[in-house]
Amino acid sequence: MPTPAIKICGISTPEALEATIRARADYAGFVFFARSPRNVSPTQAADLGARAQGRIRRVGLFVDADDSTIAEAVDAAGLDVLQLHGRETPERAAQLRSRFGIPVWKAMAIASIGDVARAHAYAGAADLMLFDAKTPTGALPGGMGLSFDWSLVAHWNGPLKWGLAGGLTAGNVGHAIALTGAPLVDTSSGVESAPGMKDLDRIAAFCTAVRAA
Ligand SMILES: O=C(O)c1ccccc1N[C@@H]1O[C@H](COP(=O)(O)O)[C@@H](O)[C@H]1O
Repeated sequence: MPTPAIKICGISTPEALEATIRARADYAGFVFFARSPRNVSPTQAADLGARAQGRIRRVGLFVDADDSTIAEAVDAAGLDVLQLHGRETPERAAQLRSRFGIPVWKAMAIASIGDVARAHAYAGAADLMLFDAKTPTGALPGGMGLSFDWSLVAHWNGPLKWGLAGGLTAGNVGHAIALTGAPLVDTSSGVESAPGMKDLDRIAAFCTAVRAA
């Protein structure tokens, strides 16, 4: 099985970005969501985006954002991918892909097999489905370090590319990959010492664990 692609999300400092590039991750994620402890301003995004250009692909994470918020972030950070982590419909995903001309990843909150089935509606509208844990009502819709029952998406054979997120750490990602065959893994809390505080050693350890899986 090929090594899964790696995304480290919630990058908000140059130090964390450099550690992510050094660890040979494939994607660096920047969060554009005011309620998140990892939220970056357009100014921060511009700085991080310029440092990342040509070295790692830049993913912008949005939660039910309007077009002007996304346009400002795309321009500031030079985003390569849009990650939609709210209640965006297939129509909204397709509209954003057409407007911005870059791949769109849709996160799907999973608690049951019925949630996994909802992913099929995004075929042709999104480029990748990111399965993440469903979080409690009122909590952030992701970035909580919560896992779900990985057997629900094991060797998913759906109509679009996919990735696995939710509570992944250096300690559990090998098992997650072995069980699911995920072609992409994504982590945020699992490489932090506290919410929003990236731990450079944990970033390196996570990437090493993925390659050892
Ligand atoms: O990271 C955040 O603050 C965040 C806020 C709102 C939606 C999603 C968010 N993070 C994404 O959630 C998944 C899982 O994160 P974790 O590893 O469990 O912390 C991942 O894609 C994050 O980028």
